[in-house]
Amino acid sequence: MTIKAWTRHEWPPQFPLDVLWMGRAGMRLSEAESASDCILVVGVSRPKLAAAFLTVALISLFLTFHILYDSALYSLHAAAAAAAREAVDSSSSSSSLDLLVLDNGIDDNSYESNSIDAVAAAPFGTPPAAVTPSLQLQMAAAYNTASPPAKAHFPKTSRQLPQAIIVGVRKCGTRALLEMLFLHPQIQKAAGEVHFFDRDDNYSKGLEWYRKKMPYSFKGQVTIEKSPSYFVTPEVPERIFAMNASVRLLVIVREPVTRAISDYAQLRSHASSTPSPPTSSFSSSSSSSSSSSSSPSMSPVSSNNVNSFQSPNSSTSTSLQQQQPQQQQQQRSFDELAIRSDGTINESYRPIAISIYHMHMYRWLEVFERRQILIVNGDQLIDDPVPQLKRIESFLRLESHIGRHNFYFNHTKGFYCMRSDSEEKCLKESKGRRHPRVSPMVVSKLRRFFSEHNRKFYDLVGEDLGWPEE
Ligand SMILES: Nc1ncnc2c1ncn2[C@@H]1O[C@H](COP(=O)(O)OS(=O)(=O)O)[C@@H](OP(=O)(O)O)[C@H]1O
Repeated sequence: MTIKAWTRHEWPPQFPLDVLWMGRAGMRLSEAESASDCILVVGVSRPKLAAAFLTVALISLFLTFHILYDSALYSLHAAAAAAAREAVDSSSSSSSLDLLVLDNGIDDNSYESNSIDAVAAAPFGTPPAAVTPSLQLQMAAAYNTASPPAKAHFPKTSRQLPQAIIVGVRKCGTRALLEMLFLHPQIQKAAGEVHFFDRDDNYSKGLEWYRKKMPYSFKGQVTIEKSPSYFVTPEVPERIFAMNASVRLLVIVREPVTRAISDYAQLRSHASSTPSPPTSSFSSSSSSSSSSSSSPSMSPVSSNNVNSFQSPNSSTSTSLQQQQPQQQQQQRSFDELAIRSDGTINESYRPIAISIYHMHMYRWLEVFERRQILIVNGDQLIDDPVPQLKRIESFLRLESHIGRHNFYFNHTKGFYCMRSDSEEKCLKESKGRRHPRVSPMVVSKLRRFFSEHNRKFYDLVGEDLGWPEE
């Protein structure tokens, strides 16, 4: 077989490429082999073009390594996140006490960054185009777990002070609201209740301590935390204002009688899972405190002054001498605790006092402009979450993202559960507890009592929530 070798001059089209077609034999000195195997040698005759080819090749190589590096980093985070979530899930199903600690306690598992970023609230806006929603969701999953790997975080992220805070109200769906908002790729959430502004010992640690409790976020993402006791703690509005005068606040409320019963159900559940303290501990003001982060509202409110609420760790919290033994109090029915023996409403019973919303709300409006506060309807969040979430997206100036596809009704739980790209999730069993039976007479009496207070609340916030008056 003849081997045809083209030279540059013979090659018909006048490209700047030299193509030499020759048999293997042509490359060997002394072998008489079949020349059916051919090698194609391509050369570039023009130096500029050669340089261009080389540059393109080098850039492609660089990009390939960069992508490989990023995906390896992501895999590490995702694996850690999955492991941590599993750990949280299994611990939450193991004991109801653990659930309460996780739910109400401070997230002490936050990992620290080597870099100290400038303490500045990032403006709301669109995340960088390179950050796809799915990457953000995956990243969010990695950051918001109980035990992320120490010092691990995505490049170009930093911890930011919250630009929005769910300040309460307790038992109105604060956890559901935070988790639902977290479906939005532009939202990052603090893992636990941070209790920075309501607890003097935390507040004294300073804003840098608080910032380190926040998750890592991309520029343009909104960081949110929720601590329901902020709503009823007098010092909190001014403290939040001092941190960021343009912060946005979410106040979720629920029909006040239902909220009070829910609060009672939680207190009773905590009391039954907390070992009885020795009787003597209540006879001394210097005895060990009965308050704990896992049951923050066990301390009854000081009499006749609902504005004197303090969180349990606060240095000015209600004195132990005023407290009734917890178990003893929680063994009584809601009816007995809410209505005094003379038939009047026990306004100083904490579950009732917290539900008198206007008595706390006015303090917020003394500090913040009304447009900085959104009142979220907690009853509607239970019945049909999407419209409430749409209102919040627009309040936070976020692109519309959360929709019906993110929810499904779980008939066993009796509540909506969440669905994202990566998982389906219902809230824990401590959310959506069975309420104790309360006599219809007591419910009507309480509704009549609250009707006047509710109207004051509607006037303050300029919205009528339509709660029943009978
Ligand atoms: N989707 C969904 N799933 C489960 N539970 C839901 C949901 N949406 C709102 N809720 C209601 O949230 C109530 C608990 O409120 P909080 O999370 O604010 O409680 S806490 O103050 O943090 O303890 C909780 O109150 P209870 O029903 O009394 O347990 C729920 O009614």
